[in-house]
Amino acid sequence: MGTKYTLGIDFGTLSARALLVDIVSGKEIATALFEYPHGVMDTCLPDGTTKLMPDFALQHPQDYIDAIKVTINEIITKTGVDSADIVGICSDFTECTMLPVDQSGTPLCFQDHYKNNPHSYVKLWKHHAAQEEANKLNQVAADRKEAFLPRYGGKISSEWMFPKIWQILDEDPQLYHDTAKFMELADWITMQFTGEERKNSCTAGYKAIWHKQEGFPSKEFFKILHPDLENIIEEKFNPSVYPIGSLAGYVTKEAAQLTGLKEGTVVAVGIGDAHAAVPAVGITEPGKMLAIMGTSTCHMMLGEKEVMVPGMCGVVEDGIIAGYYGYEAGQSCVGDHFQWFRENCVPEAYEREAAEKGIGIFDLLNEKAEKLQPGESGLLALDWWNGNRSVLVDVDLTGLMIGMTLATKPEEIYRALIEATAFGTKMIIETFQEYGVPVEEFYAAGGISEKNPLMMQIYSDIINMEIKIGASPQAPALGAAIFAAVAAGKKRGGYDDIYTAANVMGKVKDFSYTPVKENVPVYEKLYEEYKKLHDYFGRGENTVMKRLKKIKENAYYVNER
Ligand SMILES: Nc1ncnc2c1ncn2[C@@H]1O[C@H](COP(=O)(O)OP(=O)(O)O)[C@@H](O)[C@H]1O
Ligand SMILES: O=C(CO)[C@@H](O)[C@@H](O)COP(=O)(O)O
Repeated sequence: MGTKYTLGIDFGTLSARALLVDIVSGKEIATALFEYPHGVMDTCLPDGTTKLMPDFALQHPQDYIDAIKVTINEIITKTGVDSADIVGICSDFTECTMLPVDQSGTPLCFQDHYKNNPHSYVKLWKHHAAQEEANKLNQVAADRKEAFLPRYGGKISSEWMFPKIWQILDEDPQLYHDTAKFMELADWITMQFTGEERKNSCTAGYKAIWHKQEGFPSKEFFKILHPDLENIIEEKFNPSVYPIGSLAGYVTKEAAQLTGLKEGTVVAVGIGDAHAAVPAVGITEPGKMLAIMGTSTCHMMLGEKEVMVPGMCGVVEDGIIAGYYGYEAGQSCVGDHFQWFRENCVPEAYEREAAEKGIGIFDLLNEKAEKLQPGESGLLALDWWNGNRSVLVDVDLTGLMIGMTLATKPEEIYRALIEATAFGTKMIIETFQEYGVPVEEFYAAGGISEKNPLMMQIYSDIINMEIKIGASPQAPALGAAIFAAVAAGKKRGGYDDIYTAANVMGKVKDFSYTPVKENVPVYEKLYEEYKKLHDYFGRGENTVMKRLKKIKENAYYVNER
């Protein structure tokens, strides 16, 4: 058998990346990137006139189709690899990123009738406009003492499937009734290759309240939420769920024409982007936490028991690696903080300086921020520019920067934002430890772990642990390629189990970040202050952030009139 390859395609928040991997050596042969032309739609629809309500975050599904067309053709053309030697493919996607489709699986937003209706588009994971529905759902679940609630840290997030579906029903019942299925994009994109829907156990478990033994929540539960939701699972959600790493189907003739892949190529069921990264750093056992650091950060752990950790995003049996309980926690805004800072707080003089030095703006900010000692700026921030995912699970919380003076410099604010996200991670680690899921080692992957060494050093100092870095700049795509190799199986040149596949194809860099001893005690002091602010603003003592949001909403309606 000659060299065989698998292809992983990672659908992130702003772009999709395809990665071709040699199955036997684990070597990454080529990547191709496609930035979504419509990006994240959070102010208006592509018609330029339909305005979006606050907290909407939509995407255009055509961007994903264009992404598979462009990236896969590019990889095949530039490597010259025979498509017959690509023995499996797998896509990972941001989650819960969902879409209403018709009977044939076509997005409703492709219909003329619906193209100016925001609810017909993809609701991106960071669409936060279903909080009202999430609150009501949580109240009903708590009143009924639903067994699923503790498995999601005590709260179902507004980012997830059922609050988003319910928002559609609340705000546009006709569109809800015209929808044949609500699909997670990890499954929809997989269906573009195979022609058939195969719901994956990862996003079903983490984002759609599915449990391996108990299935989805009961009809009674859904009926209390809304009478029209009673039969949602059978009618609009397809109850069959398939384990990750299993076969979803084969590349159809149409998909082969679109992408350049060979008809009949094995397609693995889809998977969530963050979860896919775990085998990519070689993790297949408990005790090792992986932070996937990009636009947001997701924290992944494996465990032998089902333990209820407050504020975690979820625990799902076989949700990441078969045979273990997969734990997830997260921070909804990490890279997005820095993007916001870059767009709104960098003076022109800094832009000029970066251009003169021929370096990027983040590199310049790092150069300046690196010279500061921990605590020197007198600043402390709460990292909630996009709400708090763990451990408070509250998207209505907002950001805070305390300690500013007339002497405060941009790089100090930038460094305080980095530190705040690291304190948020420390809070997550401590909560897992406290509730019996030991975190013995820490790994990082994702764009930021690759691009920002200062940030990784600050994280190491703050969490006071060594940080190992995933060797691939494309960890989710590599993870997807690993699952593709498992779906292809040994007889096609792949692997029969995820442990062997991850052992060969997953890897970390040969250097790691270790804590700078002198920085640790200063950061411990700052963390104590962070915890006080975190609890004061986040646990109900002072709800000013929510009151401000309400005032803002009212101002929006006055403006609209
Ligand atoms: N050097 C950097 N330092 C900090 N943040 C960065 C840097 N470069 C990019 N970012 C931020 O990281 C995010 C992109 O992360 P990445 O992992 O590449 O993509 P995605 O989250 O879409 O998977 C963006 O929010 C971007 O602003
Ligand atoms: O919500 C999850 C995972 O649960 C992610 O898909 C979401 O945070 C988006 O990840 P990125 O930051 O775009 O990599």
